[in-house]
Amino acid sequence: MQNFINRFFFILPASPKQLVILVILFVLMSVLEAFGIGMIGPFLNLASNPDLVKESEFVASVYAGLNLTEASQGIALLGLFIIGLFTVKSFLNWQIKTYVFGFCLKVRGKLCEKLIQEYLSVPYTFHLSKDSASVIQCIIIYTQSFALDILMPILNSAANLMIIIALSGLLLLTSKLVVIVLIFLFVPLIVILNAFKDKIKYWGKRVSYADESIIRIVNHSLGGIKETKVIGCYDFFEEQLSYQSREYIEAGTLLLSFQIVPRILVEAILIVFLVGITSTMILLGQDIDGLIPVLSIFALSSIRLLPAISNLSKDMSKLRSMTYVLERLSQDLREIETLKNSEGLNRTVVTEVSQLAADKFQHHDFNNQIIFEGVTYQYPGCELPAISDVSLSINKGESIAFIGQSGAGKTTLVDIMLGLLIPQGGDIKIDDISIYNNLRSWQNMIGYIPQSIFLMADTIERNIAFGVADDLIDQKRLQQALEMAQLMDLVKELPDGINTMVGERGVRLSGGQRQRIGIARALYHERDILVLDEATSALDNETESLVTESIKSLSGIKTMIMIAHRLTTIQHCDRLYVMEKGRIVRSGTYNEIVLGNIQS
Ligand SMILES: Nc1ncnc2c1ncn2[C@@H]1O[C@H](COP(=O)(O)OP(=O)(O)OP(=O)(O)O)[C@@H](O)[C@H]1O
Repeated sequence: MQNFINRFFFILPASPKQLVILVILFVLMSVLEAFGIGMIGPFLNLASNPDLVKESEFVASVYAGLNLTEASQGIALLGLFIIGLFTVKSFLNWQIKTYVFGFCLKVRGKLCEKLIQEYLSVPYTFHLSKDSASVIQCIIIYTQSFALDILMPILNSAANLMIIIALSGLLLLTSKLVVIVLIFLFVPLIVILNAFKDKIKYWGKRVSYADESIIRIVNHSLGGIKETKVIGCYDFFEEQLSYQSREYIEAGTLLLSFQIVPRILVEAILIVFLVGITSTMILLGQDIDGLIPVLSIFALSSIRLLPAISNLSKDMSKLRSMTYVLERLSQDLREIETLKNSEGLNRTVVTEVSQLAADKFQHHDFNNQIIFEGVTYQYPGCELPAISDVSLSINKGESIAFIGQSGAGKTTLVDIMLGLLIPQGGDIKIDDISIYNNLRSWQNMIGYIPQSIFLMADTIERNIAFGVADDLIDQKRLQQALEMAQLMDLVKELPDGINTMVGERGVRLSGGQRQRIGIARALYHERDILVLDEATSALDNETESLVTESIKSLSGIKTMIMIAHRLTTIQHCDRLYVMEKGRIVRSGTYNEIVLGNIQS
């Protein structure tokens, strides 16, 4: 319980004060509710026996004060008062419910924003150990569950609890018998809810896990649609999906069916009590006249009390079934917090996404050199470092390349350079200032062209200007980037030109065209340093030499750091570094390293 509350407030992207305001509103509602119901008893009593007016001093003084002559006038006035009270209560109820819906949906929106911000700003290593299905599930499904299946039931429970307390108070005033009734109502409920406590959590976990697995299976089958079709492994995915869907149905049905048990039970107990007590009194020959007002108030209150109790218990079991959702959300948020703190322990790494906009155009000047000083990096959970004690320097305007066999550590070194992986040892300095003083600013100087380009299902223009709003896209720069990346011919051929949609992950383009869009993207952003990770590997020979020519023409203007398997593409580089098992084992010019017949 304590865990549940702690996690809830840890995740809640709103001030607890807002919850207090809601609770106060609920108290107001419940008081009005109890007062309204409480008024019905005297009203019915007066209506059936108008002579009572004369018997009560208080009522007589009210009659005198309001100048009422007939008993019926007062009764009608009381009726009007009750109608007014219920109208105000119903309107208030509607307004409060509307506010609660708005509040819950706002919390969902804020939580989505908070999560995407955290997932984007968390150190890259977090994503190396997470699969996208679970991240998508957290952002889309669990935020909705948090708002609608946790926050809403908590607020509804608070409201129902207030109503139960207020109406129980009213019943207690009417008769002590009610205490026995309440015990009758609550004890079996509490016993049942407690007995099934762990089961409910387990079913909830199974439902959430099945949900997550369904997203993962859809991701895998459609994400690799070409392979799925060619290999013909539909059955494999269909079977996996049908297993998870059976899990979902089984656990979900148990969960939903259990949630209505309390309601059924409360109804049964109530009927047994009302009919039972009346029948017993009659059988025992007791005078039940005195009991009728009590029973009628009780029956009336029950109209409201019954749904309040059953909804409260339904919400309680719903909350239990959502324990897993709270665990998952808080687990990710805490992991992100720990990762950020642990990477921040060694150096002040400024990577916050919120700073992105502020820093966007605030490039630090790069005038002289990038220096690597004994850089060492070990992947989490690995025994040996992937990069060991790498030291080198790159002058502004130079082009350098890393070569080496597969697994030598080239991509890891590039990821360190990009600021995605933070080394445990050593430092990288630009003009004698550590890049970790302001990583964002360093990243703003880099254009990156990876081995496989990520394309959005959007237009060529938006894919090149990636991350820039339409009205801020610089058309001149866009044209230059298209020309340098050898994309002009393609764009001219397309009926919609740069507004052509490229399809999901660029499926409507060839591999080479996708790669050139990636190159155009890096060029559009006019960064001082270009990092190319096998950037021309997907191009045919002719296009590769054209693109390489374009890249070469940037020699001396941009500082270029390349990884290449095809050595022809790095002929123009000033220096080559040969990597082996995470270390730089040799360096020199193309002539020295390649033509000197030293194997890469
Ligand atoms: N996320 C990871 N977690 C653990 N180890 C990793 C991870 N990524 C890479 N490695 C390991 O680090 C080492 C260097 O890998 P890296 O990808 O940098 O090599 P590479 O030279 O770029 O290879 P290739 O030319 O095949 O791309 C390899 O032994 C690899 O298994």
